[in-house]
Amino acid sequence: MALIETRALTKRYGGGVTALSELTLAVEPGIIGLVGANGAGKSTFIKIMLGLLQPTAGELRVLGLDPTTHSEEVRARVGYMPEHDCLPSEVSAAEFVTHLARMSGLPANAARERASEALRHVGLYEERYRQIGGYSTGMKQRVKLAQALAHDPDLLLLDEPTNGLDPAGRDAMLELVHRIGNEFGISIVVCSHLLGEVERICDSLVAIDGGRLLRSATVSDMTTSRDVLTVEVAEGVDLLTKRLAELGIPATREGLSLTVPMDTEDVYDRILQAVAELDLPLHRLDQRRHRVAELFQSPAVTSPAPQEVGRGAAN
Ligand SMILES: Nc1ncnc2c1ncn2[C@@H]1O[C@H](COP(=O)(O)OP(=O)(O)OP(=O)(O)O)[C@@H](O)[C@H]1O
Repeated sequence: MALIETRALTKRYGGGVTALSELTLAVEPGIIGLVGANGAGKSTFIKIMLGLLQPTAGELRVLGLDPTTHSEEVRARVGYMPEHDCLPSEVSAAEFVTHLARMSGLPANAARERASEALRHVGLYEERYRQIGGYSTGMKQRVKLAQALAHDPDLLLLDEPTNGLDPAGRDAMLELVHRIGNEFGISIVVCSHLLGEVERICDSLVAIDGGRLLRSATVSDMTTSRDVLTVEVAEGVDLLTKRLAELGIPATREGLSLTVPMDTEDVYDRILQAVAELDLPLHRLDQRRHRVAELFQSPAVTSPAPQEVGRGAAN
């Protein structure tokens, strides 16, 4: 059974805004990145999945349930971390998370225990009796994550969990999300407008743009067998491009570099041979994974320079 399944899901707000347009997808369990620029429709999609908003048209199933008719059942099994701050400043994290756990139906003792557990998992156990108003932005984000975890959900929906955090805080939050997904064995949908940020912790990615589906696939499907070679010569790049074309090897030029898809095993050796035959000064011959952002080919989805997977320079 798919974790999330939609068919022609559409949401139009008053004023003629179409936030989601005929979205059709099926996502398997795991950690899923829901990526798209601001205004792409991510929050709308999450609220529809929770049954907080009704779609204008189309169908969806979350954990096999229809949130438009079974919203309470869905919310009993789904944890939600909203994008914006919604935390009371004058209560402690322990009180707040316990309160929400009770509201989700747990008896008082169980709610207290679950709240402590959840706060321990997000690294706030020691600080749990401090008032939330005195917390840093990173700690507040963790309280939001803890409350989403407290009722032991099967699926977490996290709306921009790295919002407002500095680079170290963003890394720490993503690591935490990854660890929770693995340790708890639960599925997580992580929304972000930064594709490069979430791709490293996700099993699959759903990219939306202007409410439309750009692409939905597993990260490994997007990257494996799509490696590329970067060839850089100090001079003679035109000569090399021409020679590679004669050999039937397609190359895309970017300044002094050429990018060549690794379609066959021997491409690497054939390029080395061509460079040697032309007696060109080779600066670099690297193999790297296609950046996922390149596969989307959309300016709407931004990518903060993901790391390259290098095979190392050949000279
Ligand atoms: N209640 C509303 N009434 C009218 N338009 C809305 C409403 N909520 C969202 N929109 C519009 O719907 C579109 C999608 O918004 P949504 O918040 O779902 O996008 P998003 O991808 O989550 O962006 P962000 O990360 O900025 O929140 C936007 O054009 C937004 O202005």
